[in-house]
Amino acid sequence: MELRPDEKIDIEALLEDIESYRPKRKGWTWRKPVDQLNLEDFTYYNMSEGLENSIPLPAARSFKGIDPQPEPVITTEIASGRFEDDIRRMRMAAWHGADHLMVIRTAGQSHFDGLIEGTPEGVGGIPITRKQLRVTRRALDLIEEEVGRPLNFHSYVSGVAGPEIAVLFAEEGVNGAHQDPQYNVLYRNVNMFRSFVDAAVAKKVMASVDMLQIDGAHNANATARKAWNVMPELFVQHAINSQFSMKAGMPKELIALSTVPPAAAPAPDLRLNMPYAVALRELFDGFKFRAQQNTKYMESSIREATVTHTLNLLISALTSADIQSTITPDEGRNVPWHYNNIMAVDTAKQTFAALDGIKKILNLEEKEESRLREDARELKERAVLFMEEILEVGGYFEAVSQGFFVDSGRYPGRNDDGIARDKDGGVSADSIIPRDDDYMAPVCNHYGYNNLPDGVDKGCDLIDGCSLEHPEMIDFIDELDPEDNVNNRLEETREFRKGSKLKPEVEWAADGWVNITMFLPAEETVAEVAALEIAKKMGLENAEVIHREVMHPAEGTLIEVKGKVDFAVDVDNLEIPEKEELLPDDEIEKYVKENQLKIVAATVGEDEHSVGLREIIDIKHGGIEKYGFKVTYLGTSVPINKVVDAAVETNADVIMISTIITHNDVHRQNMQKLHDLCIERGLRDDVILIGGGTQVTDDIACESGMDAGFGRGTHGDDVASFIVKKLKGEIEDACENIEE
Ligand SMILES: Cc1ncc(COP(=O)(O)O)c(/C=N\CC[C@H](N)C(=O)O)c1O
Repeated sequence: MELRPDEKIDIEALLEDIESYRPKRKGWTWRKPVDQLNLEDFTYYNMSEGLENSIPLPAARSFKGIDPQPEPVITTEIASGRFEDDIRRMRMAAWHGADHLMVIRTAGQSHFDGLIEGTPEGVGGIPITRKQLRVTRRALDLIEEEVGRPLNFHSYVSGVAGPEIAVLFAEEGVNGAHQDPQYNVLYRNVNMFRSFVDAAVAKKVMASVDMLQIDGAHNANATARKAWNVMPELFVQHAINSQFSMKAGMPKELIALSTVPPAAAPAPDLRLNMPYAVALRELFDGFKFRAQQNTKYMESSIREATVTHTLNLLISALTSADIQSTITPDEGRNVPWHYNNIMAVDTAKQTFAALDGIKKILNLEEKEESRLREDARELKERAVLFMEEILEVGGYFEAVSQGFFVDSGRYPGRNDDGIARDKDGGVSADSIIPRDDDYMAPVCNHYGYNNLPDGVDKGCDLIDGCSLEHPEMIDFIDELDPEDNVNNRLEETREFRKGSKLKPEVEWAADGWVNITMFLPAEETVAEVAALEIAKKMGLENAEVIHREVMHPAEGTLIEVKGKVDFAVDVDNLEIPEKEELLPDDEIEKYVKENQLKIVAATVGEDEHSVGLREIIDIKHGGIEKYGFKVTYLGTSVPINKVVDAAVETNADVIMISTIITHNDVHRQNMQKLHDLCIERGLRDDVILIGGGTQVTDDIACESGMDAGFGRGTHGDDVASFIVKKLKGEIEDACENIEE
């Protein structure tokens, strides 16, 4: 099976014969850095190898479409609850530059003391099951071929089924996972002894297939009342999980510390966080760093979340990040919608490109006496004191039971509001059974006591290899629930996925959700109610305000409302315009030179914008001069009659006017005036009239008497190809199909 960029991924095909699918490889892949990358006019210093297929940033249009790929692995987190829709989102994210696809688990899976089978729909995340992992990894095999870069698939091993999930991930080729026993203890109230015993077993299995591990320290930052006070503790949490992981057999280079800023604006984020970020990387030299913005400060403002994300990326660029997680900007208002995943991936790619080589111009090797150095040192000192006190009271478990962790005090200060856990309490308390003397498990990579016969160092040698070497030993269980399974869901959405029906969606195929933004000149509560009424009148169902922002207490409020449409459009009933095929450059050039074509060009009216028209004309931007057109450029704010005079004097074949300002439809008026004046002066039939501008479309230009219009995103070759086709009579009159 191979993906084609012009075809949707076929979920049914991915499901075929899934029981015999085997992962292509196991373990984590890093990007391939490129020392000095030359792309068109620029040199980059912190980039990695490019992609075969990708979608560059919108502004790449001005830079010949370059799409530099930053060195750090870029993560997108997905939580749709339906793996068949997660897959489509992953493909979009991969094209935009994500190479780490992390799926959030269905609510509460941390407390499932066993594996889930089949493909039930999840709540706030996906039920992690063998079938879901297998189909997703199979899809990622195809998507990585399509984009030309390996993709890391990731989820979580934490929770009471940690060891089972670790083995499942190892068998199914999952490439990365969160595993941190402290997470179980502090945030899922799993018994602390069970958590650490399970973690040792899970980590050893993860290490055996080179799975990358992310720890859970960021959760303290998202939980603590005053996260900027828990920075010393974070060092301690990282140290506990990192050392424990190494003791369980994990190599340093696959242990990623999850580092998240403790604050965000309006707090002085970077001044608080830079010392911590610098100190962390000094203390844990040799480990990997997974940077992420703090989800705690995500409100419903997409703008605000994006700026916070950008500032987090600035810290990554100024210090270092091996993996850069991208929190979707809508994390604060709904379970992330797929296009917001893509926005977040673009934010990371954009910011890293903009900051490329920043360390070459900003020397962060701060002077000894700098504030940054002092603060960094103080944080380390507080962390060491914290660690010493843990030892003093009798070790980690005792410290947890005394509520040492996630206390909002600035250590050694304490507010006694930490998360305390009873040693003998929590989920799965008293569930550890010591291994008997004759305990023997015939499996490889098993942590701890295993009474293997002399001379046997690998348990599974006794049975000629276990499921990690012989996947055919795996008992693949397909669907268990006759109702809640992917086949039923695919049936419901078939006409939208494979038929001609089209419906808006935000996370699931044909979910029907749309989002409308409106400004209402009313105070907040009135605006909210009015917005819902407007949505209702527009026929939106389940309308809900998902964002409101006061512009002024009395003058007005910005409201975003999501709502469902209960209809679909049928693509077969739509008039889809043919995509204009451009003539080959040499054909254009030959015709232009043979006919010595002349053009008069100007930005007209009271308009001083010249860049767009210059881009269409100048050779430097790939403009039409490169084809040999003789262009008389009249400049900006040129009156229409002057343009026509020049066309007459030069016996021009084409007049091109640029008209950017659209206030009171002045762009339409300018084009209409040009048309009318050419008729008046008797040259309308001998000259091609072209209107251009950011808001000019072909339709608008035609309605205003032009022969064609070129708006945002068009280039010199579009214009040159049109002119030659028109003169060759290969275009039936472009404007004929515009009803008058
Ligand atoms: C160490 C660890 N294990 C499991 C889970 C989640 O697992 P359940 O929700 O099933 O308990 C988390 C939570 N954070 C991960 C998302 C975050 N946005 C991230 O990128 O880190 C975790 O930190």
